[in-house]
Amino acid sequence: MSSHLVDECAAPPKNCFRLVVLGTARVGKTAIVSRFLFNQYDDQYTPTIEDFHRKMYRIRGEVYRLDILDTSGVHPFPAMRRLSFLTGDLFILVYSVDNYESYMEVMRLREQILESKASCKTRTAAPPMIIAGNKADRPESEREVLYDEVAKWVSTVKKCAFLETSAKKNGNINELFQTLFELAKLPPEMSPSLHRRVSIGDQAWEAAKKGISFYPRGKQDDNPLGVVSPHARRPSLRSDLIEAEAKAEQEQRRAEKPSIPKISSALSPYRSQYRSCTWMSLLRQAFQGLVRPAGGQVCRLQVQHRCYNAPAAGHVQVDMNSDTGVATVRLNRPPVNSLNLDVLTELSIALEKLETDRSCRAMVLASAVPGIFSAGLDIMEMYKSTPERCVAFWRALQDAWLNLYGSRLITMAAIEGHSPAGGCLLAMSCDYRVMADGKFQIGLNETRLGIVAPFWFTDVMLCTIGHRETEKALQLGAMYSAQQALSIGLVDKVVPADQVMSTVQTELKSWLQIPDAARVITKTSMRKQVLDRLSSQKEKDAQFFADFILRESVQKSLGAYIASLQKRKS
Ligand SMILES: CCCCCCCCCCC/C=C/C(=O)SCCNC(=O)CCNC(=O)[C@H](O)C(C)(C)COP(=O)(O)OP(=O)(O)OC[C@H]1O[C@@H](n2cnc3c(N)ncnc32)[C@H](O)[C@@H]1OP(=O)(O)O
Repeated sequence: MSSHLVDECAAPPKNCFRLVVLGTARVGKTAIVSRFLFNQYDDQYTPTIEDFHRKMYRIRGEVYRLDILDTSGVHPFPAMRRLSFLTGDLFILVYSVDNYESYMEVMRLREQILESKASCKTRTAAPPMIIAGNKADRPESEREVLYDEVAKWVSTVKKCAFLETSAKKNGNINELFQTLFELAKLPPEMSPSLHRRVSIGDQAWEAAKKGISFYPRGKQDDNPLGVVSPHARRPSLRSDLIEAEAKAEQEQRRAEKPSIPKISSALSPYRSQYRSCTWMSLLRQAFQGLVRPAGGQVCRLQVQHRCYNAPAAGHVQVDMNSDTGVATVRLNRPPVNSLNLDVLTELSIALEKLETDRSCRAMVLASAVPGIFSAGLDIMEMYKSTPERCVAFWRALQDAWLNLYGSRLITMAAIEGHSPAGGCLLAMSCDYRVMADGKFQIGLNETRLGIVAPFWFTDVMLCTIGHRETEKALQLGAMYSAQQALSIGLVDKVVPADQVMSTVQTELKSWLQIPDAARVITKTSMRKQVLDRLSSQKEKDAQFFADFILRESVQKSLGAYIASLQKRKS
């Protein structure tokens, strides 16, 4: 390695770290990051959705990479948030000294991070964290959080430090990072005052990446230096997971130095259980601690590098048309687009990304699998599962649904095939539904499986077809043809299969003519009550699902239903 090369790719995994900055809105998270990276302060407040920065260092001949995720204070995107907990190596939790609620949020955040890390069974240790009591420059009369109270709390928690800061006055910002880096055993030179900041233009950066020195010819400089990457882009979910898994592996190796079972043979038993799962998704589940390979050992990463080179899982394909502002999201999990943990997580994140994409105004939900919209929830996720996996699965479903039903976008379902149960829920959660005429069926058929549609499925159906029809439909587990669905208002239009997409596009034209703000306010006011009902009891609902679905009698019904599906086929 050239000693002068500070290249994003040159940092070995052991030298790559992700710092996640969390806290409620308006506590100064972005201001702290901006001070650290650019020594700048901007008095204007612009809410952050999620900003990503990258700083590269050359310290004592080694290259280090620090990624900084500056998160949103309001968190309408739970999947993105959970991912930030999982992928963070070190954390800054920010509250404002003039806002007690923001301090309480910091305490909650710490718990949530620990919970997330614990649920990923390969990583159990508490990550290094620092609590920043920002806006310490505020007059004492405005103070709501006492220094001593926080100091007392922090003294009782592991791997955690505390400082009051002022991003505005540049008070304790250097110390904040220095303390955190010490806690995380990172090189102290990463602190702002202990390295030379290199301002680098795009051309120089490109030169550096090609290995050309950006120092004047012949001049040696072995002092630590740091450079903010001008091209930092948030890595994809896939890269996030790969990196987090690599780290988990590293940590575990350091912790116990076990023998490394071959992942291919260790995971083989799950190939049949999770039909059409890709290696990537199995790895992801293993990483989440939800799939235990043979012998109960946690999967190792040794062969994961090979798996990562395999084609992307791609259970959710997004095609964004930037001319029209319309995105098409296609479910792609043959043979029947059943919704497992993996698909739901990918769907949630795809929806969150579109939600934050200002150029996107509408979304068409469709299928990449001919003859199927979605067969609903993957029954194998509910059959002979574990309480932990059930809860994780249900949370993923809740998040995907909250994102879809609560979306600011115009959402249209192009139903070009069967759409039972969870598939029907997805379709009903859109603003408009066009269904293919013919043999395909749609409906909430849960009772036929010996299970019960949860209250939020029922709420959505009530809003769509009214009380009387819902009561009949749910008790009977009724599946409707497209024409029947049209007659009760379950779908809005029925057309020949080859005209579904073009009909959606035509219908979209009139929706796109309505000013977004007025439409979004109207949509929100119509849907808020239903959304709030689930949002206020997500954990209770997830626990209730796990308890219900794992009952012996329910498992028996599911077993019989699976057998009937297989029999019907043969
Ligand atoms: C007091 C209140 C308490 C509330 C607590 C909560 C309770 C729990 C609530 C849970 C809510 C559940 C929602 C759901 O979505 S459950 C899923 C319901 N889905 C179905 O019933 C669909 C079943 N499938 C079909 O009817 C057909 O497959 C379909 C019409 C969709 C397509 O038919 P086709 O002939 O094209 O395909 P096959 O039937 O041959 O299927 C191909 C293979 O796929 C398997 N399959 C099908 N559906 C599913 C599924 N949903 N999950 C997993 N696997 C599925 C099928 O068995 C075939 O497999 P093999 O090839 O191995 O035979």
